[in-house]
Amino acid sequence: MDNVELIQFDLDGTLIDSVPQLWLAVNRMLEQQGHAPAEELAVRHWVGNGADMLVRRALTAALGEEPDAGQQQAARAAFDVAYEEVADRQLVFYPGVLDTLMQLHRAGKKLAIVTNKPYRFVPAILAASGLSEHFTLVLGGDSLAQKKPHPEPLLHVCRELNIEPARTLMVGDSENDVLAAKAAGMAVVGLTYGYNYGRDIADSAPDWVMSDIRGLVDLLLTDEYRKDNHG
Ligand SMILES: O=C(O)COP(=O)(O)O
Ligand SMILES: [Mg+2]
Repeated sequence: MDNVELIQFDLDGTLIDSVPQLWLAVNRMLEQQGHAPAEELAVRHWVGNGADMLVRRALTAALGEEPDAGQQQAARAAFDVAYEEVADRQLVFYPGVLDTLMQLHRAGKKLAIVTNKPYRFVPAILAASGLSEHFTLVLGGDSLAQKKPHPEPLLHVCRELNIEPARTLMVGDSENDVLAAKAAGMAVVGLTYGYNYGRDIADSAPDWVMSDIRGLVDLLLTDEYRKDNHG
C-alpha cells in the first residue's frame, strides 16, 4: 500500500473510546426527561449514526415507542448540554493511536477525520490528543448534508485535498465506515475493538481487519505486511 497519500479516520470507536462520556450524557438526558438510566452496553450499540440517532434510540427504548418531534428536540438539546461538559474529559485513546498518527504524519501522509459525531464536539476531543494540527481536514456528521454510510463526506475530503479515492485509505470500526469507503471507491481497514452495533466488523468485508491500529504502520510504511498478522 505504498501509493496511499491520504488516510481518513473515523473517531468514535477508532481513535477514542467515547462511550463512557456518551453514556454519561445519555443518562443525564434520560434523567432530565424523567426516564430511568440506560445500561452502558445499550449505549455502545446505539452509537454509530450521530447524536440525533443516539438520542432517538435511547428515547425509543425508554418510551417503548418512537419519540414525537418535541420529545426528540428537547432530549437532543439536553444531551448536547450534557455531552459538551464531558466530551473531552478523561478521554481514552486506544492503544497505539497517538504513536501511529505521529508516525504516519511524519512519513508525509495526509490525515483527516470523518466522524458522524456533531462537529461542535470534535475540536476539544482532538485538542486532548495534542495532535489537532496533524489533521488537514476534520468533518463532523453535520458538516455536510450527508453522513456515513453515504460516501459524500469521504469524497468531499478527497476533492478538498485533491487526492483521488484510489490513493486514500479509510480506517474505521463500523459498517458505516466500510460501506462509505466502498461506495467512495477507496480501500478500508476495519478495526475490531470499537462499536459496530455489537456485530463483527469482518461481516462487512473491509479490505483488512485489524485488532490493533498499529497495524497501519506495517501496512502503509513497510512492505512486510501480511494480512493474517493483524486479523
Ligand atoms: O457519533 C457517532 O454516532 C459515531 O461517530 P463515528 O462516526 O466517529 O464513529
Ligand atoms: Mg466509529
